[in-house]
Amino acid sequence: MPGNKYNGHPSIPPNRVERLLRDRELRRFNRTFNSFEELSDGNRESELLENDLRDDNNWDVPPGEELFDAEAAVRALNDGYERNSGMPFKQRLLVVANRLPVSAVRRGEDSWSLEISAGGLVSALLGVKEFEAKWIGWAGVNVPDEIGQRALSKALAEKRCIPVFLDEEIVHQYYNGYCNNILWPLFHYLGLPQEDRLATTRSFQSQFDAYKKANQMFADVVNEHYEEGDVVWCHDYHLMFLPKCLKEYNAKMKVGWFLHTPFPSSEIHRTLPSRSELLRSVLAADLVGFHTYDYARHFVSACTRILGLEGTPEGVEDQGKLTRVAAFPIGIDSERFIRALELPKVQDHIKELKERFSGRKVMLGVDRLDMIKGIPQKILAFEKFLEENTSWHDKVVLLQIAVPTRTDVPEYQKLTSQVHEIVGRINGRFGTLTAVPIHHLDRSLDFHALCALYAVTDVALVTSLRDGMNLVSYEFVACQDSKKGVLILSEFAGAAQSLGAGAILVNPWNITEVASSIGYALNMPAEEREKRHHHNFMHVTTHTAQDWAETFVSELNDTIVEAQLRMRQVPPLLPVEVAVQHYLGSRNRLLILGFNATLTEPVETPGRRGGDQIKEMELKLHPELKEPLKILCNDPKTTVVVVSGSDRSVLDDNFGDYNIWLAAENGMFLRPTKGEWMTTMPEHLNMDWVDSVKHVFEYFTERTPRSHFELRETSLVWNYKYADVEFGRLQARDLLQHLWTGPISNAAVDVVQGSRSVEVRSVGVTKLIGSWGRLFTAEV
Ligand SMILES: O=P(O)(O)OC[C@H]1O[C@H](O[C@H]2O[C@H](CO)[C@@H](O)[C@H](O)[C@H]2O)[C@H](O)[C@@H](O)[C@@H]1O
Ligand SMILES: O=c1ccn([C@@H]2O[C@H](COP(=O)(O)OP(=O)(O)O)[C@@H](O)[C@H]2O)c(=O)[nH]1
Repeated sequence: MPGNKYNGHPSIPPNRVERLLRDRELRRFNRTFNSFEELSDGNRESELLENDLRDDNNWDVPPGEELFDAEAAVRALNDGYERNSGMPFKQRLLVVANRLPVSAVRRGEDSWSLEISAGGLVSALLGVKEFEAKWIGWAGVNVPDEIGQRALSKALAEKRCIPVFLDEEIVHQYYNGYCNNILWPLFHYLGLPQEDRLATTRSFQSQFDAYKKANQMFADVVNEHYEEGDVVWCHDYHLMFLPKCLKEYNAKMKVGWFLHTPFPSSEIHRTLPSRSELLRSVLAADLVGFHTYDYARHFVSACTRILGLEGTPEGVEDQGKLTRVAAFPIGIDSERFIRALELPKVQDHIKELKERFSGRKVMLGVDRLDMIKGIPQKILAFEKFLEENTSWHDKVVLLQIAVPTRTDVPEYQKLTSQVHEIVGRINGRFGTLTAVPIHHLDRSLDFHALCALYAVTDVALVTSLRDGMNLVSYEFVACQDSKKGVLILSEFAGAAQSLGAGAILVNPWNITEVASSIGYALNMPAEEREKRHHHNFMHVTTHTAQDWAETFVSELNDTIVEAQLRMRQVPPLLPVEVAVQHYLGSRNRLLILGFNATLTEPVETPGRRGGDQIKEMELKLHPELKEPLKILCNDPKTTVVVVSGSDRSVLDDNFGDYNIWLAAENGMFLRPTKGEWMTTMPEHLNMDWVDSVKHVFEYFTERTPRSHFELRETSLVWNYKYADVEFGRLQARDLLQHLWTGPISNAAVDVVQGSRSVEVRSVGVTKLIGSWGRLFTAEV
């Protein structure tokens, strides 16, 4: 049937933006189709419409460009939009997160009740409706017995949830320990635990082992439920090991990973003992997503600086395999909040709250009781505001909802007492017999109560010290269309990137600034409030959780397509058996071998800071290759040539004793077996430029730690492969500018920019191997 790409000639738009645009169109159509279907089952019109749409979107493949495994690529692109009949359907999505959207409470041996879990991740994913999603995760409870496990699995299945059963010890080591005591503070710039450092260091390895074990347990459940074509979307810092486990089991699985917290600067990530293992495991995913561009940039930078891999605008490349890295800012289901405000139940709440706080402005904080949320800082800033503005004492109230979280972790227990202590002190100081300035609640609220609270608030106060996104700020904006209150927002929350224009941005560490922002917000004229609110409201209602999930999954599907397209460009691996057969069957053989990185000893992680630069710079023939190379060179039917950019002395040192042809400086010099060096260098090669280029190279070498330059007979090479990659690139750009505008502006030279080097050589000194061809042929 028309439009069914499985049957016809596959056609894929060649570039990503075109493909994603098409994808977007299809998605829109899919939505329209679904709403049609809801109205009238099996509507013929929609089928026709679908065909029209697809016909309009026919990208032609240029002649001769038949795609490598194009069918598979098209299948990947169309996954999620076609049934075999060509009808759109919902793509199966396996969402894997530490926490299920519901927490289980045991009521009897085989009976369970389920309660919705709090937290941004749950809120965001509940807003996702376009996919046939199943959620795999931990139910937040220990279920040691089989009867209980079976009953809970059944109860959860009705909510399309699949449990991973973790025992108490694993939860303690993996969740309380490695996730919440190590990774969480580290990713939020609070560093590795400071107190009792030795004890932490000792338990670190066992916690990391438990972390890996728990991730494997998640993987086992995914593998059990996975069906071909499913998208597996792994979430958060709890599951950094999961992409690797999944890909090892099935390399074809479409795996995405998204981090809900910040990803810190590579300098912070470097302190983590398991830094490399974690990065490599995440890189096994096809697509890696973050809330903001900054977090994505930090991740790529950690991969380049710590692992020595290549960072590109697309992501991270490791030996031809690209892991795409991009920013996908999350949103909320804004309609759900807006609709809730109309409910009589919520209206009643609103009325009650208005009466309760009449005559006072309401300030609101809603946070999990977590050190990253900056609750003490917020309360201290409020205290300072009261101190400095006595006229506001009985005219403003701060409602702080502090949802208990991770209560088994000692740091969180300490925070609870600290906050209680400060609140008590301030209420004692500024309270009266009938009113206190701070209402602090150590519990969560249900959705409707929360909406009412958002709606009556005059100023919302978000003072996170770091926060992946912070959905509370979005939810507040969504509920404020009649009141148009003010949002004071920490510049360290991801949300500051999207709501920064309408909010008052503050540095939560600067108590004075936060206190004066409170005053500014409370006194803000209506016109300014409206303008600011409008800006944020537009953003919150147009960047929803649904869009976030669809964009991520669509990019993940596309990443697979792109990988298929890229495969066309990679030359196929040498079929070793065929090569050996031909080799054995031939009488005259010419073998041309590279030297550096072909015959040299491998160095662990080249380019990495702290890598073994000395060893790598030495350029020594790999000891294990010496014997086989000798045998090859002594075979009368075989001529072996080593071609290198290095100069003659390096090749002499390594191959002096072999019956071998050597080509130094990329063929400028040639030495036949046991013969003397010859050259094709023109007699009057103009080398006047060398000194001035050398000066420039010296200048940049001095200013670029771990860079060096080599002076060869016909060229000069500045090499920064051991330097900081990003700095090296910047320096190279600057260096080229200096060269072009100065010493080489009129010289007869070629400048060759390598991936981590700059070479200047006389014109005509290029790969000279061709000119030696006849000599080799004569030998053979
Ligand atoms: O499951 P818990 O240990 O109780 O913690 C709750 C969740 O906290 C974190 O939420 C983050 O995700 C939000 C949505 O992307 C984001 O807005 C917020 O800034 C983050 O802190 C955590 O990342 C989740 O995994 C937890 O479930
Ligand atoms: O009593 C409460 C307070 C908050 N939340 C929800 O918890 C989430 C908090 O998400 P946020 O991104 O602000 O921070 P996180 O807690 O995930 O770090 C929001 O969706 C709130 O609606 C909740 O369900 N009950």
